[in-house]
Amino acid sequence: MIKVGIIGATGYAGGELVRILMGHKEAEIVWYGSRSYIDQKYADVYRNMFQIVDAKCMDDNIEALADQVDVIFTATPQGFLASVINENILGKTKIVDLSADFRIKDVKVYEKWYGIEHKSPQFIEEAVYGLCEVNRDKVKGARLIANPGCYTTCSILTAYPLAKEGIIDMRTLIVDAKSGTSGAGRGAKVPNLFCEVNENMKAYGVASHRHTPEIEEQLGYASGENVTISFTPHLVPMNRGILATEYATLKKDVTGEEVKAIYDKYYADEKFVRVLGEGVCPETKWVEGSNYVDIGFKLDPRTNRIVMMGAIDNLVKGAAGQAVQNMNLLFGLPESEGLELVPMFP
Ligand SMILES: NC(=O)C1=CN([C@@H]2O[C@H](COP(=O)(O)OP(=O)(O)OC[C@H]3O[C@@H](n4cnc5c(N)ncnc54)[C@H](OP(=O)(O)O)[C@@H]3O)[C@@H](O)[C@H]2O)C=CC1
Ligand SMILES: CC(=O)N[C@@H](CCC(=O)OP(=O)(O)O)C(=O)O
Repeated sequence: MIKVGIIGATGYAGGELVRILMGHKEAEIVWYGSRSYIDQKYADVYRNMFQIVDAKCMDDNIEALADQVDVIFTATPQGFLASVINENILGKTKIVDLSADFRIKDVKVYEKWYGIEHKSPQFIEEAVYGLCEVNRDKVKGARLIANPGCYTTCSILTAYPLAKEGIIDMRTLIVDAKSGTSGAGRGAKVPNLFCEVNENMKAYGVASHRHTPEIEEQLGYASGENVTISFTPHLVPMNRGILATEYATLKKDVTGEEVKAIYDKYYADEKFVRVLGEGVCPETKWVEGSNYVDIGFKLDPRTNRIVMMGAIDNLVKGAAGQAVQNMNLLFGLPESEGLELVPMFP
């Protein structure tokens, strides 16, 4: 059994990790880390875990945790892991970090977009960006995984094959994305109150959202070019789900069959990526509660553009599901262990 500790188990991403790991045959959670609920029963924080989890919440002492577990998930705010990580901890246990602390290779870019000083830049280089479908081999040998962001997982996987094959002009890429409110976490914030979100839709972080450089960096590796995108996130009145609609000018004349063949070249063998036919639009409902990414596209000859669309569950493929997928790779387990989650509907 893999012994697992979760720091931030009481947040939405941490709670989803607990839910998924309850169905994992090879993993056992031994530490439910919290900041606000220490010594309280975990099932009193999340009553869906009543009679399922008997443990009490622990603190966020990562040094003590590292002595007891094989892997630590940090589902904590930006800056937490960077402020506590050290060589001693990494010598004892693997870490899958759900925050952005080790996702961006250029520390100056991280500090500019996140507005905080990076406390452990010495570990950025070795951290592996845990987008499993792209970096599977690197993940297997890593000590520290930077689990990708939710908007970024969806946005990158949706455009990746076409960026890699040079089909789209990367200077023209626009990513328009919508997220359910769980993406903002469980902490009380006025913009996320029911009356602010219900029956409402709003853009935020326009031309300034912190996921912009993460998407640019990864699609830059794929295309071999410096990529600058327009990225606009929106908050929509749903609990879960991200839909990314992406627009780019085509560099070549291609047919729908050719585009589909390109997607299939990269994803036909990928269990968690479902490529829909041309003109079939993915919906967040069809992936809810699952680790799937659904991808569709439509050519628009009138504008010489392609519209690419991707849908994920932000808490699963966008966070906890992908984190477990990374854990499975780290420990040589079948990649889908614990992740055979059938989307729920309606
Ligand atoms: N929500 C989502 O869809 C996604 C989230 N993520 C990332 O996962 C991480 C957690 O996000 P999310 O679950 O949404 O956030 P939440 O606000 O729901 O949860 C935050 C968690 O971190 C703990 N925590 C808060 N402050 C500290 C601190 N200073 N030191 C230690 N622990 C602390 C909280 O403990 P307590 O509750 O006990 O106070 C809680 O368990 C973030 O980095 C986020 O960006 C990534 C992808 C998607
Ligand atoms: C709706 C909402 O507020 N979403 C969050 C992104 C989700 C998230 O937690 O970001 P990471 O994936 O980088 O960890 C935001 O816009 O900051």
